[in-house]
Order: sequence, then structure tokens, then C-alpha cells
Amino acid sequence: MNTATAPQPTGIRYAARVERAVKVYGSTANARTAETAVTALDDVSVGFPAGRFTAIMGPSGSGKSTLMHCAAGLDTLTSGSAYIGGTDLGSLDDRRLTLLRRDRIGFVFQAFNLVPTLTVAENITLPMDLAGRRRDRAQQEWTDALIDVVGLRDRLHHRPAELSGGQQQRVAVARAFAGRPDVVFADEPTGNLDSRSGDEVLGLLGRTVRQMDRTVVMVTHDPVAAAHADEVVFLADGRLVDRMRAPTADKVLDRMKAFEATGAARSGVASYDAYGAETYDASGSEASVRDASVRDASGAYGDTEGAAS
Ligand SMILES: Nc1ncnc2c1ncn2[C@@H]1O[C@H](COP(=O)(O)OP(=O)(O)OP(=O)(O)O)[C@@H](O)[C@H]1O
Repeated sequence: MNTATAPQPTGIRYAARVERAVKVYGSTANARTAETAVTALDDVSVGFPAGRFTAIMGPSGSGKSTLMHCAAGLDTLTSGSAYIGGTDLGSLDDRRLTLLRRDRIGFVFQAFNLVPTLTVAENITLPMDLAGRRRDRAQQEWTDALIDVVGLRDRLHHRPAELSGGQQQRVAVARAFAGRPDVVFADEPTGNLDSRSGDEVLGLLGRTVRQMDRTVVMVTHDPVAAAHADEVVFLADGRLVDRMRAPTADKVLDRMKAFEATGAARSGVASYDAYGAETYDASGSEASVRDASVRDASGAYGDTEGAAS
């Protein structure tokens, strides 16, 4: 397969990353259309480390969904590059991109998107069945372990309509992880759930990352949801403006309020190297100083590795 690959930029292994990503909706080709063109991503470089749970946060319209869609190959960048592992998505034709999404990426959306006529077990294995993937012993053991992690063992023969919303989303989570993808992208996965069910699903995403060594990238506008992640990256006005390790809901909320109060793009909150791996904080804010202090020169995470889990 003739696909461009790129070396990973630092000591960190990234499951997904974008480099100098620009996304403009509408055309800037002439003055009339340029007036309505929207720059949704404005030179964003960010990596999502393998084996971690990263949340993307930011005010409404800040570019969260656009970033996720471009990083996951659901949409294309106007300029810049998006990688899954070492594969440059821009080098793939439509067919290869479809195969990559099928084989290496899992998705969880706000709507559960389960097939109502299939059982829980059939819904979980549906993508692999459609792909004609062989169910060898390793695959069966994986699916089996996954069913226990998501707590659906006693519901395997039920149909979606017989499950609560939270249980249905747990099926969707299991389905997303079933093919052992490089990365699972989740877009507001708790948007349709009450807070208790939402909490369960978020706990489950975190457990799957930590117990099964998976990678999750989640878009959310909810600080409580973001607090389940190992790290939060913040967007404002289409730019990466901050990142926070070991987040708590209060700290995330404070950061969001600070953006709203000052206008993140004008605040000089942070500047980044190509992947946001090193942060410099002109205001000396706690999280960024901490972030900088826990990375060595290569950008690898230092001694707070365990603190995030
Ligand atoms: N298909 C589109 N055509 C034109 N503009 C778009 C399109 N999709 C998004 N936008 C614009 O791009 C910007 C970023 O949108 P995006 O949906 O990525 O933000 P978001 O942070 O996910 O917002 P929200 O939290 O409200 O879902 C917004 O100004 C939005 O209006």
C-alpha cells in the first residue's frame, strides 16, 4: 500500500495528531464568498498520545467538532496534515480512507446508532462482521473481556429497545472498541444521558483506556465530563489555547471562565510547539507551568505519569 507515513515527532507515541491544521468552510476565492467564509481551525497542531484519554474543550463554535472530524478522516483539512499513527490521511484515496476508518478508528456519537433488530452481542460485533473479519481466539477473548468491562454480560441477548439510554451507549462504546482500533473518537457521548448514566459511560471510557490500553479522544463542552480524561486540550476561536493534565471539573470550569472573561485568543495564555507538547504561559497559570515542568526536553511525559490515571 503506497501511503505516506511520517515519523512520530517526539518521544511520545501519538495515536492521532494534526499538524498546522487549517479548516475554512466556504471559499476565500473571491471577495463575495470570502465574506461568508469561516475559519474553523486556524493553524492547530496537536497530538493525542496513545494509551490516553484526551478531552477537547472550548466554547461553542471554537472548532471542537471540526478538529475531531478532520483528525478522524471524516472531513478534510483546507491545509495542514492529519495522521492516524504514522499514516498521513491526506495521502489516502477515498477507498483507503474508508478502510482506515473502518479498521483503525472507532466512533461514539451522542446518538447511540444501534441497529434495533439486532441483539446487544450482534450490535457489538456488527462492524467486524460487515468487514468480514475472522473471529479468531484472540478476537473472541478481546470481545469477551470488553463485555465485562462495559458490564453487559447479562444483557447480551437483549435488543436496544429493552435497554436504558446509558446501557445503549455502553453497547455503542463496546462496538467502538471491538475491532481494537488505534483510537476511539467520541463526540459528546453523554449528550443524551442523565448525569448518572453519563457518569457511568465516562467512567467506562476511562476504564477501557486504562485497563485495555486504548486511546480515546472526546469532544465535550461539559467540565464534569472533561474531568474524566487524563488531559484536556482547549480550543478558542479555532486555535489551541491551552492544555491541562489531571483535570478536575472545577479547574476546567475556571479555565473556561477565564477564556470567556478575557477572550482566549487575546490573552496570551499559551504558545505551543508543533504538537502543544511544551507550553509557555505568559500569565504563569498553574496548569501550564505544571505541564511544562513534567515534560523532559523531548516532550515525553515525566514523573506525573501515574497522577493522570
Ligand atoms: N459545514 C459548515 N459550514 C460552514 N461553517 C461551519 C460548518 N461547520 C461548522 N462551521 C463553523 O465553524 C466553526 C466551528 O464549528 P464547530 O462545530 O467545529 O465548533 P464546536 O466547538 O464543535 O461547536 P459546538 O460546541 O457548538 O458544537 C463555527 O463557527 C461553525 O459555525
